[in-house]
Amino acid sequence: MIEVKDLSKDYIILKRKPGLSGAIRSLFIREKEIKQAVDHISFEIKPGEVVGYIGPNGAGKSTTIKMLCGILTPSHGEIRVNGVVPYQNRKQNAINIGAVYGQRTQLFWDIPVRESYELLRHIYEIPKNDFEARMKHFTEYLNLGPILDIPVRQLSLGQKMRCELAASFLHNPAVVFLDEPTIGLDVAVKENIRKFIREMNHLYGTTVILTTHDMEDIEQLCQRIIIIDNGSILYDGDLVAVKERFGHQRTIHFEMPQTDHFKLPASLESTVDVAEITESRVSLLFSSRDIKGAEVIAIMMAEYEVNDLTIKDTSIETIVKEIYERGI
Ligand SMILES: Nc1ncnc2c1ncn2[C@@H]1O[C@H](COP(=O)(O)OP(=O)(O)OP(=O)(O)O)[C@@H](O)[C@H]1O
Repeated sequence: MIEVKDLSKDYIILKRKPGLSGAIRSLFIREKEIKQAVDHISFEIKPGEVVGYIGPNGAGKSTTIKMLCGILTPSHGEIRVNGVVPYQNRKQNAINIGAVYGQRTQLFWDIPVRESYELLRHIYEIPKNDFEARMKHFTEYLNLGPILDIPVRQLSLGQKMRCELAASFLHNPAVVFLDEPTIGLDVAVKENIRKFIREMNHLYGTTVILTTHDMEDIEQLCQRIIIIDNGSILYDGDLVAVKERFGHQRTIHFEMPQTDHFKLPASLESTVDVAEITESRVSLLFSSRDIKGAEVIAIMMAEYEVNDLTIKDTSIETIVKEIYERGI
């Protein structure tokens, strides 16, 4: 379904020295810097796969997705999406794919959502019967009924995301790219969205490429993940192996009045690592297989004054760092 071979993308950044003299100078002498956002990556995705494309900020995720969508032309390498070279045949590629990009909307801002869908029906030439059947299904699944007659500009973030998702699947594309589809949403809406994506994949066999920083999205939706860092692929494989390795890792952030003389309590030394110390916070990293979170908290509170604490699952950034340093 998707074939990516030795793909790279370089951005050319024009540099300018600060101040008025810098601005004048840059009119005559253009200093350039090349940023290699994607660096010779290769992967294949089979029809019906749901793949998490993950990595820290600036890793090269959006740049890859934009090349797969035909928005950007690669500097090097080959891409085929459903048999089509995206940047050479944008129109056909647009018919084959659906996409939800975090901030951008494919719906029309000032008209009721229902009318946006009607316009999309004409743009994609969706047969009326198919359109109506899918609209009925999506309305039920995403609970769109109460919001179909409201203009997009008046919708909440969660309502808007549900409408965007329906729009991206409306023409029954072979592949859907979803960029942070659950960011900033409450737990119930997140669940609703994940359920919908699973259902679409199951019913229509839609291939889904998902970029997200939310580990829960990945766990619930993806069998496979591709981790990208600094433009290169760090890991491509089964989610199970990554879960085995990192699923038990926890981070606890302790907010403390002062951290100057912090030293890890002796009883935690064999099981806990200090992930970070700032002026007012100490972050401890451990595996729940080795020690219970409650025990870590009790030991810390017995030795230090703690104002507040939060417990977190391991972030994508930590996973990338660990794989980078120690391998999987
Ligand atoms: N139009 C551009 N011109 C120059 N550099 C760019 C451009 N777009 C992205 N970059 C740079 O390319 C690198 C990869 O960016 P990209 O947006 O693909 O990362 P990302 O993994 O999607 O990050 P995020 O999770 O923050 O969205 C970054 O260093 C970024 O600063």
